[in-house]
Amino acid sequence: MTKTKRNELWIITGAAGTGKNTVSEYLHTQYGIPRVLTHTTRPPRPGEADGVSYYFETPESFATKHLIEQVTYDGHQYGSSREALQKAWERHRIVSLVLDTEGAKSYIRTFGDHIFLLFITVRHPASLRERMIDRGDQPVAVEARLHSPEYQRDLKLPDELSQVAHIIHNDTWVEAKKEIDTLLKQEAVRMQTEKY
Ligand SMILES: Nc1nc2c(ncn2[C@@H]2O[C@H](COP(=O)(O)OP(=O)(O)O)[C@@H](O)[C@H]2O)c(=O)[nH]1
Ligand SMILES: Nc1ncnc2c1ncn2[C@@H]1O[C@H](COP(=O)(O)OP(=O)(O)O)[C@@H](O)[C@H]1O
Repeated sequence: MTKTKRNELWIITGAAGTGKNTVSEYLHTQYGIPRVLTHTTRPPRPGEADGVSYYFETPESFATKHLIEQVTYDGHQYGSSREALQKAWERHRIVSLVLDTEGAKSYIRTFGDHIFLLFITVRHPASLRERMIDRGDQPVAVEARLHSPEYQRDLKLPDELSQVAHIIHNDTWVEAKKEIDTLLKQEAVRMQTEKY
C-alpha cells in the first residue's frame, strides 16, 4: 500500500528584523513553499496590506478567530488560525509560518514531527535597528520594539528548541541564501528517502 507523505509546516522564527519574512518570501519564490498568514492587532506598516502581510484585526475581530495559539508581542496580539493552516495544507503539502519563539514552542508541542524549524539570527544585532528603519517602520515603533522583552528574548534560541532548530545566519543575504540552499538540498534527500 502506498502511504501519502505527511504534511509539513516550516516555522521561521527569530527576533524582529533578522529576516524572517525575507526567508519566507525566498522559500515561496525559490522553492514554492507558501506562507500561512496570521492575524494581528498591530497597525499595518507602510507597504503592508491586509490579506498579504497579515490579516489585520481589531481586538474585537481578533477575539472571534479559532486560534491554535496566540501571543502578545510588544503590546500587540498575534495568533495563527486553524482554518488558515487547514486551507493551506489542502493545497500544499509543505507550507511555512512566521512566528515568535513562544509560538514556535507551541507548534512543536502540538504538531511534533510535522514541524521543520528555522531560527534566523545575526551575529551583529546592532544592525537590526537600521534594517527596521530602512524597512519603513516608524522610529518610535522601532525603539519600542528594540526595548520589548519579546525582542530581547527572541535574539537567543530558546533551550527547548535547540535540538530541533536549523540555524540560518543572515548578516548578509549571500550567506543566508547559501545556508538555506544547503539545508534545502539535505531536506530534498530526506524527503525522497522518507516513506511517509
Ligand atoms: N506566536 C505567534 N507569533 C506571531 C504570529 N504572527 C506573527 N508572529 C510574530 O510576532 C512577532 C512580531 O511580528 P511583527 O510585528 O510583524 O514584527 P517583525 O518581527 O519585525 O516582522 C514576530 O516574531 C512574528 O514572527 C502568530 O500568529 N503567532
Ligand atoms: N541580509 C540582509 N542584509 C540587509 N538587509 C536585510 C537582510 N535580510 C533582510 N533585510 C532587510 O531587513 C528588513 C527586515 O527584514 P524582514 O525580513 O522584514 O525581518 P523580520 O521578518 O524578521 O522582521 C527588510 O527591509 C529586509 O529587506
